Amino acid sequence: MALIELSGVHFAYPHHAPVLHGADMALAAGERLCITGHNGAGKSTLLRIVVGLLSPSAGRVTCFGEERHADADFHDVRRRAGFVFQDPDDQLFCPTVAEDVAFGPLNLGASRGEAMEIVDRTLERLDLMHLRDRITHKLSGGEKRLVTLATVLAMDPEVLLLDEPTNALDEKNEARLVEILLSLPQAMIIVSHNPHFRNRLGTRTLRLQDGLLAAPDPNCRHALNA
Ligand SMILES: Nc1ncnc2c1ncn2[C@@H]1O[C@H](COP(=O)(O)OP(=O)(O)OP(=O)(O)O)[C@@H](O)[C@H]1O
Repeated sequence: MALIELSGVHFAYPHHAPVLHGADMALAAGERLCITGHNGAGKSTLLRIVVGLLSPSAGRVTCFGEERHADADFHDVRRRAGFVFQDPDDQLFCPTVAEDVAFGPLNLGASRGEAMEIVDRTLERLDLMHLRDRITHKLSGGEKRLVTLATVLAMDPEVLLLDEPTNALDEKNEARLVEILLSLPQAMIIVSHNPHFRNRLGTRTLRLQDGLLAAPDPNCRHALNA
């Protein structure tokens, strides 16, 4: 059974041309599904539909075995699918890194002590303990990106949705991110323009083009490198 499945999904922003025209996608346990496609193709839109931040005009969204429609249907999806947004500033809003990483576990009912243990364990795992007490908005772009991953992993999600996770990372941190993601058991959907990253990490790639998802044409270098 697929963990996440989109079937015939259509979507248009109000007063704009349609972005998705019947997109199909299924994520199975253990998969690291990469999604590529031109700027503006609709990749971030697709991830937002998976967690119910946007609602398709037609088609089915099935998450963790249940078809989802109303906003309330997505509450548990947002807990079980950890979303790392394209822009870290959309995700980090607490004064310090420790508070940002603790926010999710506290929200899920952890005690202050339990949350702080999770903060230390998660930051240690990502080799980010040196950032623990830093002021979040003063971090560099790459540091923010790694901290957003920590905020999501602290909630121990079943699935990861990563939107351009290598943005702002230098080569060394990109390589570390690959190692970290390869070590995780979660299935993931990874939106990325970075062909090297996709090749290292992905178990499968789909290309979003003209509102549809399809396997990239192996004869088209342009399609694979977008
Ligand atoms: N809130 C919005 N209102 C209107 N149009 C929007 C909105 N958000 C996105 N769009 C448009 O919808 C299309 C798809 O955007 P989306 O961000 O999903 O693309 P993307 O494939 O993730 O792009 P990129 O690779 O540049 O991140 C684009 O043309 C974008 O301008």
